[in-house]
Order: sequence, then C-alpha cells, then structure tokens
Amino acid sequence: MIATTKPMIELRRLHRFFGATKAVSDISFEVAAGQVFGYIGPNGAGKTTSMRILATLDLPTAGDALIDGFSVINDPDRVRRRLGFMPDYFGTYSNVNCWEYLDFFARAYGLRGNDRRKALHYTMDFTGLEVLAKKPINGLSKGMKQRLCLGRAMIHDPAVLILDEPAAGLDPRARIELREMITRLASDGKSILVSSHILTELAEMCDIVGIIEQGQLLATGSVAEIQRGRVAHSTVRVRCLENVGELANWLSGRDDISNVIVDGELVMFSHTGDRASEAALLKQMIEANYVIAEFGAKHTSLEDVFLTVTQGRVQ
Ligand SMILES: Nc1ncnc2c1ncn2[C@@H]1O[C@H](COP(=O)(O)OP(=O)(O)OP(=O)(O)O)[C@@H](O)[C@H]1O
Repeated sequence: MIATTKPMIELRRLHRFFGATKAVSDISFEVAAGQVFGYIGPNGAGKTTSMRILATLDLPTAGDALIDGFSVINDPDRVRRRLGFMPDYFGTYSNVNCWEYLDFFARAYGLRGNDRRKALHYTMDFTGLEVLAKKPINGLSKGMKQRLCLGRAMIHDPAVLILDEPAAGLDPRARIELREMITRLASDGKSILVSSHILTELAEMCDIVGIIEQGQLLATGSVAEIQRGRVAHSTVRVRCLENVGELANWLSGRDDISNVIVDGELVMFSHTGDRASEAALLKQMIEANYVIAEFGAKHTSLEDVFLTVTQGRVQ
C-alpha cells in the first residue's frame, strides 16, 4: 500500500463527553493516503462517536478532527466532499432498487449526466452489485446491503473512507470480499478508517491499528508492533525420545516456564518470552543432551493481545 506523510485523517486531542460519560478522551492519531487504520475496541469504547465527529455528524467537546487538513469544526463542507461515511446501521427503504438508491446519493453529491452514469457503473461494478441493479433494497441480504452501503460511501470518489463496523454480521466469504474491496480502495490511494470490535477481523488489511477502550487510545502501531510491545506467551509442545520425566523436571525449575504436562513422549508447557528466547530454550535443551525430535510453539493470538491491552471496562 502506498503511504505518503501528509495526514489525510487526523484526530487532534479529540474529546467528546456526554454528561459524565467520557466517550472520547484525548485521542490523537493520523492516517496517511493509501493507509488503512483499524480502530479496534469493545462495545461502547468510543469508536462510533469519533467516526461521527469525523463525518461532521457531531461536534467535539474539545480538540479537533481534520480530513485532508480541513477541520470538521471550521470547514465541514470541505470535509464532507472529501469523505465517504459508512454507518453501522442501514435504514429501511421501500420501493427503491439498488440503482435508484445509489443514483439518489450521486445526485445529492452533485454528479450530473455522463459523470453520474460513469460513477454509478463504476461503483456497481466495484461492489459487485451490477447484477442486482433492479433489485429492491429491502430484499437484499446483509452482505449485499453492506456492499450497497460501501457503494453509497464511495459514489463521489472521496479521498477518505470512514467505515463503522462494516464486517459486522457478514459470513466468512462476505468478510473476505469486503477485505479485498478495502485493500483495493487503499491501493487506489484512499485513506481508510475502519472499526471493529474484533482485532483479527481487521489485522490482515490494516497498516496500523489503534486499540481504544473507555474513550482512550491504549495502543497504536502495526499489528506486529503492538504484539512486540507485549510480553509474548506461547504454548510449547516438545517430543523428547528419552528421559521425558527428567526433561519435565528440568523445565519445571525455570522461571519462564509453567504448566508442564507430560503425555508419553510429549511435554507441553507455557513459555513466557519472545521467539529468540524460545530458540535459546531449544538450544539449551539440546546442549543438556535431551533428544528432541520435535519442537513447536503456538503463539499468543491477536485476540489475546487485544484482551491483554483492554480490560473490559465499561462506563
Ligand atoms: N448521544 C449520546 N448520548 C449519551 N451517551 C452517548 C451518546 N452517544 C454515545 N454515548 C456513549 O458514549 C460511549 C461511547 O459510545 P460509542 O457508540 O462511540 O462506542 P463504540 O465504540 O462505537 O461502541 P459499539 O461497538 O457498541 O458501537 C458509550 O458509553 C455510549 O453510551
């Protein structure tokens, strides 16, 4: 993905309070052109609140949010022209088909004549809705509605896309297709802020993730950086061909090892440390003359990282 240094999406010490609830509390981050920023947090963390402010649907209590350098407070019209917002709900509409629905939004964005037709065909083709053009939108599946919602957000070719929980409720195939669409949009140079409460759902498509809880940004960085920042844990499985009991005792005596279980030739245990310390452990076992035929480590999942960073607090 292409990334330049100029921020296309920027939160500057953003605050939004609802009475005593600090929905967003001093959040700052930047997203460059061509980058996908994954906004991860549990229910009520403040994701929708900050996205609504970026989409000019709400105003901050303090701080600012900028799109392509324009402030949502001082320049909301310029902001709106540059962004497409996909909310986490889809209203009900009767007697409207997909084409008419997108056509309505294209007109609202001021697209006329051939430009509007081109935008509609491009968007329908991109989202795979071409074949459903005449289908009433009330009869669409959840996945198709999400595509239509994405189509609505991108119809005016905005430089920035704000997508609030776009994968919620989608089946695995629809999720993969959504991920592919988001990746394609980013490779076309668009900046994308996408939220989810499931880290693994976003990990593969995001250049950066921000983990938010109770209105505060707890960690930001690439998925690898966030993982590196934590103490890594792994579950290790070793096959030892001789003196298995002795190896188990040897392992149990170490500070970085716990929960040692022996099953025939297999020894399973929890190990605290990174990959380098795992490699050092294997070397030490061999140097201590244990006959190791197999060594495998299962690493902390992204979900575990998320659970370590957040504490499940609600307000
Ligand atoms: N209009 C409002 N009035 C009062 N409180 C609000 C309002 N909007 C949001 N909140 C509160 O702000 C906090 C953050 O809510 P927000 O919808 O931004 O979270 P979220 O991260 O998007 O959660 P979810 O994953 O459930 O959509 C919550 O405590 C919520 O109850």
